[in-house]
Amino acid sequence: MKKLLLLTTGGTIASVEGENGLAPAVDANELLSYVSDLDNEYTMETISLMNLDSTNMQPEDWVTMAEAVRDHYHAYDGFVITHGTDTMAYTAAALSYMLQNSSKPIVITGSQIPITFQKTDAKKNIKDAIRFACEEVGGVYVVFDGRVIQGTRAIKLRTKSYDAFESINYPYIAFIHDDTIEYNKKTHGENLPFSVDTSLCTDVLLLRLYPGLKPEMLDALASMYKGVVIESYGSGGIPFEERDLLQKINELVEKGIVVVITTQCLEEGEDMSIYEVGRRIDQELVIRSSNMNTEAIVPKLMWALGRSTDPKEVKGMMETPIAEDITIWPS
Ligand SMILES: NC(=O)C[C@H](N)C(=O)O
Repeated sequence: MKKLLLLTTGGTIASVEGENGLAPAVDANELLSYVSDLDNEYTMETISLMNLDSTNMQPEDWVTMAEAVRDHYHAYDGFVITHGTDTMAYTAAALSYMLQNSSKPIVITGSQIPITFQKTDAKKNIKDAIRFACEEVGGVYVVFDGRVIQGTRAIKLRTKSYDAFESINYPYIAFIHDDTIEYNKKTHGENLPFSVDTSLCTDVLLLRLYPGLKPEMLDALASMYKGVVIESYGSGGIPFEERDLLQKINELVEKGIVVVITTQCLEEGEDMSIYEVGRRIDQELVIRSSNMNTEAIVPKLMWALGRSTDPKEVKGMMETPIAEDITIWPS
């Protein structure tokens, strides 16, 4: 019989209607009591880690989650983490970097409607997450609306619908119908030892380009940030005429700030080799994001900067695939 650990962190799934709107209040044991009709092919213990709307979550909370899994890793066969949907994709990616080569499933789920409501997606999502946590697969996954998504590949695309998450730039791992798991993609198990590194440097800025952005605003960044992620356009380019951002980016790099270039397009990733606006960027100096999703790039950069302050080493870590975050499409 599988032995699972449920870690709860808040989110809509644990929310109740209060004077100021929905806010998390349900603890782990109460949450579990709503799905007590499950057949007991497993035993489950619980820890209420925190009770936050995931909008309020901070990188330090990712560390708390990663440490909870680390501290109980050997005592359980699988882990279920309930979480708000708003920042779930960031957490799933962050845990994928901090907890590498897990031979056990670490499954994150949540819901669009609280478990305390009559009509809710919460019960199905918890049941599916528990079902997947009983599988013989290692790694971090998001389970939502019957879909299993690699932890570095989930993106919240919808604010209200049950199918809030999609797997972007990567196939779905599996689909769950009732109690049956239909695999769609083989999970990659290389049998490497489980490794935990929770040091993060949170001095990271995410900047979305838009026509009219003032280049001088980049001057203010150097004293505050060690890493900047630029969500540029299309295949990845930086404006060099009129409001010249390229010059400012080169200045940032000269000051030792690491700069990652990605794209606002959700699918197919950057390819800076196509256009002049891309080729003018010195690709030896900036970090290429390939087809990583922004929700993965930000925590990966915090994790990489937590391990090294040498821009070359950080570039090497960022451009190395981890937990399926970079792939040649279709794979
Ligand atoms: N559906 C949800 O869980 C949204 C909620 N605001 C949260 O992220 O905590």
